[in-house]
Amino acid sequence: MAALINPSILSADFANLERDLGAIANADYAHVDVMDNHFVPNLTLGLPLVERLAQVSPVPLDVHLMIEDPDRWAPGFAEAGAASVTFHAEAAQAPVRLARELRRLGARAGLALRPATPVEPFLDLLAEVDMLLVMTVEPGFGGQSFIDGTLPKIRRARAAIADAGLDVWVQVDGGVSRQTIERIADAGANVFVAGSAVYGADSPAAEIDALRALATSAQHVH
Ligand SMILES: O=C(CO)[C@@H](O)[C@H](O)COP(=O)(O)O
Ligand SMILES: [Fe+2]
Repeated sequence: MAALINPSILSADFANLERDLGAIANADYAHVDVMDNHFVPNLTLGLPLVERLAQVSPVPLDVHLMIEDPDRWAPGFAEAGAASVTFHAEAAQAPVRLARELRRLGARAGLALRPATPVEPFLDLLAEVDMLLVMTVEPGFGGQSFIDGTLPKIRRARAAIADAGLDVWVQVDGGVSRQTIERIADAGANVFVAGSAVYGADSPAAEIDALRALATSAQHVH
């Protein structure tokens, strides 16, 4: 499974988003963090902006919804042109119905877990989604340190996906950097979100290549 690098534009310059999307044209997706100040204590951007970013981005959008009532809002992001729409398991009322609706609209469907949410209650849902997002910081802000205690969950999720014979991507989001990405890849993740590591680098494009190379070689350890 190829290692995908999805820079988070939460660490980009919000006054220059088109320029900063252009700076990551060698990424696999651009990760877009949508926060509503209810599910998390921060407020970022919404549907009209995502719709416009989808039109100008050189790479597809990977939308991470940190919002209450995703059942109501998530399909709109698929309609706005997001290639992937991820909602939180803790917030969804009817996750199977929602995942099916996102796929019907042509998006990849993702299910996200906060660091303290175990994966086991959601294993039966994995057949309904394209990606599991394991948060490795408390959602809400960029630039936090990676929580090492989430690594066993990544490992258990990857094993369960393999046992079930599913083709589900495992995405990790929060504190991904050159210092942490090999451990995360070794645990079984194949999609890596990195905000501050990419946009804080002198060359975001070179940082993407470096992260991808580290993740790919760590995956090949197996
Ligand atoms: O969803 C979130 C934060 O809630 C992330 O996508 C962050 O934007 C990642 O930032 P870094 O930890 O890579 O700086
Ligand atoms: Fe995110």
